Amino acid sequence: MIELKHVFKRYPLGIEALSDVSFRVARGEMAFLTGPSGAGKSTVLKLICLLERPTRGQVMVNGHDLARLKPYRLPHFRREIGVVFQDNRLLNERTVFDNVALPLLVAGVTGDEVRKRVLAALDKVGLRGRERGFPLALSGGEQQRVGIARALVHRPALLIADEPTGNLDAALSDDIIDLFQEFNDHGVTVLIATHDLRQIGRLQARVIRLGEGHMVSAA
Ligand SMILES: Nc1ncnc2c1ncn2[C@@H]1O[C@H](COP(=O)(O)OP(=O)(O)OP(=O)(O)O)[C@@H](O)[C@H]1O
Repeated sequence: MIELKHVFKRYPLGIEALSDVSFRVARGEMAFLTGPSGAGKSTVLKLICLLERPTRGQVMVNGHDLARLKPYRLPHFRREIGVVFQDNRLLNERTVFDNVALPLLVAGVTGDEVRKRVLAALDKVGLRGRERGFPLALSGGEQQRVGIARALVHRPALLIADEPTGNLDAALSDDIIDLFQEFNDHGVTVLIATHDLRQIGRLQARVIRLGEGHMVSAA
């Protein structure tokens, strides 16, 4: 669950990126966050995964009021969220297996459990059998799917994605968004920031619109 209440964000030396933004994404829901370039979409996602903090207002994620989250709870909180980036941020000198295993190793998971979970995650994104390959030997869509497997390998309740189809053609974009839909069908809460009106039109998911840092609608 995500809830923003009257959130303002002003970057140091910057403009007001968010101004009185409020919306809610219920547990188990899938929603798109959209708006023109500079509207504040990435800023909202950064607030949700605590890469930034609001200047004012309240951000609640998975039942935590982020302003009150104790520093020692932070690693645990981050493990409850899977994050997918537009540029997927894979380590090109590591195998697909190692890339997907990384969050588990950071979380202290070891041995057979790592192997089991990595292969299960690759299976879910249709890349079982590719674990020994390297990211640069994969297509853009496949690389993005490795990024999604890495985001899901620790079984987060919430998946957030920033322009996950930004670099992909229409068919690959459909595959990626369908994959998010599938995870949502299995109970994962999903929030996708995107410009891609085609994807927004294809699915029944709710649309939260921002314009220059303001709420336009959250119907
Ligand atoms: N670290 C930062 N420091 C200063 N200003 C920032 C920073 N990050 C974002 N901004 C500004 O905040 C505003 C919102 O940016 P943000 O990246 O959230 O928009 P966006 O809707 O995700 O845009 P895009 O679709 O182009 O990625 C912009 O005016 C941007 O220049």
